[in-house]
Amino acid sequence: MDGKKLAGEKAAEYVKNGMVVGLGTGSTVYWTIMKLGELVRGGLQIQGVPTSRRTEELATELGIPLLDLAEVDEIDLTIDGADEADADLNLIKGGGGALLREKLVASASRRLLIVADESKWVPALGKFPLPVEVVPFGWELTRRQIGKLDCDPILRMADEAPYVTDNGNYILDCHFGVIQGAERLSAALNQLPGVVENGLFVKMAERIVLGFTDGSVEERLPKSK
Ligand SMILES: O=C[C@H](O)[C@H](O)[C@H](O)COP(=O)(O)O
Repeated sequence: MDGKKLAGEKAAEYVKNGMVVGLGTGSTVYWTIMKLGELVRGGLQIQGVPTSRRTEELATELGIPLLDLAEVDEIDLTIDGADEADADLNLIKGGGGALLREKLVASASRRLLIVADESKWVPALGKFPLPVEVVPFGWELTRRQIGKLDCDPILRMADEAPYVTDNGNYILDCHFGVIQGAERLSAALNQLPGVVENGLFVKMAERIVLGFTDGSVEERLPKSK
């Protein structure tokens, strides 16, 4: 069975009438958004805050009323995917290039719920290269600076040109190997001029809904909380 669909649809149960809901990006939360579209057509009243143009388009097609992040003080609940999650629910995100808006929306949320299939659950973060969003101006220099933190950043490409995020920036995919101190690494990256944001989400997620190919769904909380 499709673990992404199972987890994505299950998570929609957390959305209640009247909520402002952060809508994540990717192929797992896609199923949450589809479900929410169905519930909205059935009378559920929510307002969504999208984390990407892609999600904005999907939610608009489905008739989910949307708010701009600038219009809200606090989001009740955000549901989003992840590229990797460890037992503390620290995450790598940004495989789909949406990490900056996702982190802004998650930071404005009282609760962050992650949806994923079993393949995203890892003993340690770092097999998936960490996406780092950088400004195009002088990106080669930023790449060299990030390289000094012990990785070889690769410029993400799309159709033989640099991939450009919704915010007009580039993404460097950084292979650090096993990431021990996620908080430290995140701070070190973000203090480099030219780095806009990185895909490490540390101590942000409240819970993960994991879907398994055998058809089961499990919910897990951070181990160290
Ligand atoms: O930029 C993309 C996001 O961080 C996604 O939530 C993440 O890449 C997971 O996506 P998917 O559910 O498609 O594996």
